[in-house]
Amino acid sequence: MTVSSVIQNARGGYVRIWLHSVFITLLALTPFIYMMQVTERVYTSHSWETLGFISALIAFLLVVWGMLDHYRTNALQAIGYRIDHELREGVFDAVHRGDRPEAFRAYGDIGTLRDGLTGTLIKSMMDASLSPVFIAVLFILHPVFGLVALAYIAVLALLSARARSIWKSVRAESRGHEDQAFSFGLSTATRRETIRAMNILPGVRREWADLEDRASDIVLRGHGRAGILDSAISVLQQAQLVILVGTGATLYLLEQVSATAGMAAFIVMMRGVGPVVSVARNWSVLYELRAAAERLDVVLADAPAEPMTALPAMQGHVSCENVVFMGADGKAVLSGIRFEVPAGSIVGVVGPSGAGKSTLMRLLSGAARPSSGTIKIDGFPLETWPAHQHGPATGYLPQGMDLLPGTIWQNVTRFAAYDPVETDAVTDALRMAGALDIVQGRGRGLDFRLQDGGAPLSGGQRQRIALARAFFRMPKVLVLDEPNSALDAEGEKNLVYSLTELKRAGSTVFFSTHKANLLGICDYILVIMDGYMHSFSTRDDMLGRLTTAGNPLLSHVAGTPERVGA
Ligand SMILES: Nc1ncnc2c1ncn2[C@@H]1O[C@H](COP(=O)(O)OP(=O)(O)OP(=O)(O)O)[C@@H](O)[C@H]1O
Repeated sequence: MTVSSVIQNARGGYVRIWLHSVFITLLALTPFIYMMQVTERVYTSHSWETLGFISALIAFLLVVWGMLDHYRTNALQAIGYRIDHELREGVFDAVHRGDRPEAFRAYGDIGTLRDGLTGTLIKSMMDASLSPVFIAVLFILHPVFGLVALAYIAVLALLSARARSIWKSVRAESRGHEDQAFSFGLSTATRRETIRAMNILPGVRREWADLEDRASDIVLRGHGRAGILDSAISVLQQAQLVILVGTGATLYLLEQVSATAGMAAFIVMMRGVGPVVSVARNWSVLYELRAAAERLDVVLADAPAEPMTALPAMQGHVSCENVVFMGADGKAVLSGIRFEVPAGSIVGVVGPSGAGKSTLMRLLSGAARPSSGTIKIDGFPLETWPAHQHGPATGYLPQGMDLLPGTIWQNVTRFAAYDPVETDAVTDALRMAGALDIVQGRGRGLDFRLQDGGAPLSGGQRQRIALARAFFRMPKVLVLDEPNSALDAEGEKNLVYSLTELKRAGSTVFFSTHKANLLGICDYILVIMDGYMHSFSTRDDMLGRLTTAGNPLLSHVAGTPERVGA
């Protein structure tokens, strides 16, 4: 989907509106025609009947004009909302799949597009499309009228095009700073409590204001240059009447046209040139519109096509083949990841801070994609699993837990549509995560609403709800990034019990940890050091090495592992 394809879909509606615009533009001549008719017929005949007849006719035409204009406004609004509707969900998905700074503005950009494609500019453009007809009439009345109108439009177009090109380069220069300021403002707003507590508002505000200033300085400079041209367009607009009347009077004095033809030319010229002036004056709207459409296209293009065809039911056999992940700076964050585990394995990932454990967890969960190499589940590359199959068959606990604004029910069921049949699965997941008491202690039970990140729950409670979300419906592959980082001793015991229950049910579990007490339940342990796979082996072999005095790995794992199971 692209913005232009969505606009293309609305083409039929625009054509219908344009047809109405033809009549609106013609009917907009009625006041002038009334003026001419009254001057010509009523003033000369002194007839009340003529005045009454002309007035009634014009009143009727004005009502028709009003109805057509009302239809046009409503039809444009309807198109706007249709474009909005068609883009909304695609953009929402693309924002969540991609990783572009443009995504921060995507929702606002849909609004800009909707308003721009249905507002004054579009109406003026439709009206302006009839300008050639009016100019042809002017040529018929007298070629000089036509030439004056053409010259007027040409100067206007030149000024407007120049202003637009200045504006385009200015916005291209300012866009990066605008995006930075926007995302900084968004990010600080979500961390306002910490900012208040640490009393760092002045410093944070200064940084935000600096970013804003950098963008607005560039825009202001642009306004300075483009503003002169804008003023010139205003002067030209003001001079419109003078030019029209002056041309008519000159030709009349030269006995080239009659007074009536002069008046008619004046009216036709007003209708022919007026909408063009309006388009020229609204060029900045056009620019904003195009910029928004370009940003949205970048976001939409970023969303890779999703596989749809279902694979055989997931078993949980996982392999990594030479997996490498390059950072944004082009340096390898993780490399040489190579292992294979059968379904129903528990794999512990250890290593010092910053070694790359979370990165591996992100790759295994599908949150990030390897720069090279392949991760496979049951022999199928991760990216070939359709989302509708991969989602329910896997569970992921990110390091930040990332609970979403919504009820506990919604968070645990991963925002599935409400179905009372799920109640058992929800309570099972909560029980396994040791989170049932959190729900039982809240007035609204499963309908208790969490705020962004999981507030007002405590850190440990958030981790348990996030674990319940990962455990929901006993996934085949579970990826848990430091699942015991916020758990108390009781919570850790419960976690050990639940992971062995999952293993018994055939789930493959990966977890990263800094604590040794979870390592006892592992089948395999993977050690990451400094972004590469230091070692991968069975639990007993690895624990033997870990507990060897003087092993540098020991200093990164707290506590003593207790072997569980065979
Ligand atoms: N997209 C990225 N671009 C650049 N560097 C990155 C990227 N992702 C992670 N890194 C860097 O890679 C290193 C490993 O990060 P990671 O979060 O995987 O470590 P970790 O082992 O989980 O650490 P901890 O135990 O402290 O959570 C860090 O130095 C991090 O800054």
